[in-house]
Amino acid sequence: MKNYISLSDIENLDLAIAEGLQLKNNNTVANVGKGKTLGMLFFNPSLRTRLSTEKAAKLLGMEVMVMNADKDGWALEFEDGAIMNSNKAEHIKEAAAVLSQYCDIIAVRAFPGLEDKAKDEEDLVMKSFKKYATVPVVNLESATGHPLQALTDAMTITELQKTKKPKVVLTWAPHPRALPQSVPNSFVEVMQRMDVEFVIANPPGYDLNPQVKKDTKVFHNQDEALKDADFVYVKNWSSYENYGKILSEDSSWTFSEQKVQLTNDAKVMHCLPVRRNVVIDDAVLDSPNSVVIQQAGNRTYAAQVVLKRLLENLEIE
Ligand SMILES: NCCC[C@H](NC(=O)CCC(=O)O)C(=O)O
Ligand SMILES: NC(=O)OP(=O)(O)O
Repeated sequence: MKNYISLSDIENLDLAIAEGLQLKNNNTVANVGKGKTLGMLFFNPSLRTRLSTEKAAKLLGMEVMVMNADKDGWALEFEDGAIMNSNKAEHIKEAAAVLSQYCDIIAVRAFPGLEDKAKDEEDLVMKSFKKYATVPVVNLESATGHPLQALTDAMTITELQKTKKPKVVLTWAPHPRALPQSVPNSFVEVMQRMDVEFVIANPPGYDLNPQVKKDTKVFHNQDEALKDADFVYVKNWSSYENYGKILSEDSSWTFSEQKVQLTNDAKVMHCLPVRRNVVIDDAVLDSPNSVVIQQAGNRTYAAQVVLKRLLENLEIE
């Protein structure tokens, strides 16, 4: 693997899932990262991604440097040919080239602005790092995807599934802020590659990018979609059609105990952080149906799989 920008960078998903679960269960500490440095740049807040990726890197023997790029770094210019006479002090061309001398792998988190659809879809920050860095780049959640989360989610479903082909529902839930489509996009991508019965539930106006959704069935009636579900992934996202807008805060979509009753005693997933009693009720999050803590625990092993593959590829070169 040369970069981990999107889920499509993993060719054999089953193998990656199996490797992640093996790392978890065997507690194997490889030394493939000895003498290598991971640099992580955060343009947005993080708890899990930051700490689980740091832990994964250290388990592989790597050194880790972390920077809150939005607060501590120079404001970066990403536009080619920009006349930099305003507030941006440094161009990505220099920043990425310089970082590539300090780091063997660069990992970046950069959320979408949710104002300009075309601009967000370009995924300019991630693409620019990939273009100008001379070392592998890892996506820690970008404008369009969160592939480390998706690999984690696939691992979590695999380790918990009781049937060969479980039913998985991705359901929208209300939220007071406009959130990215990155997490649902990557979850849809990974479910489309797994042997599961997968459907999406969201209110009208919240259908995801048709290029991501493809032929996945979408229900505008949540209760109908939840029938017989073995896994329910709850997540808010802002509208794609009416880009970045909040069209509904309908609390009848909040994931409640009554909603669990409609399922096949489903395991309830969320990438976290979760707004209690807005997105998912306390009664669900504090019940045995919730697997959100186990899911977050798996982030370390998903990151380990990805970093290990990038390091092994560096060794071959
Ligand atoms: N990395 C996991 C989720 C990150 C982000 N959530 C948030 O920004 C929630 C913040 C809040 O609840 O105010 C998202 O949905 O993409
Ligand atoms: N799930 C996730 O990416 O969490 P953080 O935003 O805390 O990293």
